[in-house]
Amino acid sequence: MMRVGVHGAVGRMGTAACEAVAGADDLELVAAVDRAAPGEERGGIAVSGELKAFADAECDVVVDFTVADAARVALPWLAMHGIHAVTGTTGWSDADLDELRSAFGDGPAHCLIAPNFAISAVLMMRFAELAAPHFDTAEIIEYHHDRKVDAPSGTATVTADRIAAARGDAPWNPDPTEHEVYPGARGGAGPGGIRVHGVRMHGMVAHQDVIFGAEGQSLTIRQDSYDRSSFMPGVLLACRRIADHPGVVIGLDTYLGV
Ligand SMILES: NC(=O)C1=CN([C@@H]2O[C@H](COP(=O)(O)OP(=O)(O)OC[C@H]3O[C@@H](n4cnc5c(N)ncnc54)[C@H](OP(=O)(O)O)[C@@H]3O)[C@@H](O)[C@H]2O)C=CC1
Ligand SMILES: O=C(O)C1=N[C@H](C(=O)O)C[C@H](O)C1
Repeated sequence: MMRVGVHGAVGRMGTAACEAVAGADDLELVAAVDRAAPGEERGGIAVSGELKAFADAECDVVVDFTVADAARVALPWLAMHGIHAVTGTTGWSDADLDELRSAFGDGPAHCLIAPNFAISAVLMMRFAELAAPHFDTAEIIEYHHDRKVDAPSGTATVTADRIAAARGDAPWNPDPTEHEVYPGARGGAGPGGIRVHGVRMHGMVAHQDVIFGAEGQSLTIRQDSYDRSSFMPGVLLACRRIADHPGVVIGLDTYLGV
């Protein structure tokens, strides 16, 4: 039995993660932490306001769904206490990732940073990477619920990074835009100038189109998470396998072998 804690336990993802862990036969939810509403209960566990609850409960692994500012403090703390970290929090900078690599190093605690735990999203990113060398135009449109605080999404930034890396030095079709009537109309320019557009819409959960173009043709890869349950199999798999993956791993792909 892995002893699991959840950080951000009162949030949308944290609540779903507590229930998923509590419902798994081979995992035990032993601690729930959130700065919001200590005194609440999730998955049968009283929510604490302090990271110390993870050490007191002798967690093997902590699942983190908070915000980058909180995770920047929590993850090195987990590394220092020899507790594995599985984080789905988004909004990391390259400098943050370097800090995490040095915090976890080759120590006993391992870290997984997964921008998206849905298998459909993991495959969407992989398919985009495969398509990238064959087209000279690529744009990403991500669609999320109206409570999301970071933009573009972590999934979109990782997708753009992977498309740019897969395309290497091959030139992109030039963008002819000289003037935007509404600033930002062409979206944000990501790596290699790949345009990323963010939609925030009441009623949505998490969705993405990756659109590729070449002379006379286009390819759209579409991924939809209609419900937060889409992320839970990936979260549970990460808890079960993290002990086999030392250091800091980015993306669930490695764990899934895709
Ligand atoms: N990788 C994946 O598959 C997915 C990743 N995400 C990411 O997960 C993160 C959380 O998303 P979501 O659940 O929708 O967000 P929520 O705002 O619903 O939940 C975040 C929770 O973390 C709490 N929190 C914030 N700061 C701290 C802190 N310093 N210490 C302890 N708790 C804190 C918040 O409290 P308060 O309300 O007081 O701020 C809140 O309860 C986001 O970064 C999102 O992008 C989301 C879905 C899937
Ligand atoms: O905030 C969300 O909801 C989501 N965040 C992640 C991201 O930024 O990519 C994953 C998923 O898109 C849902």
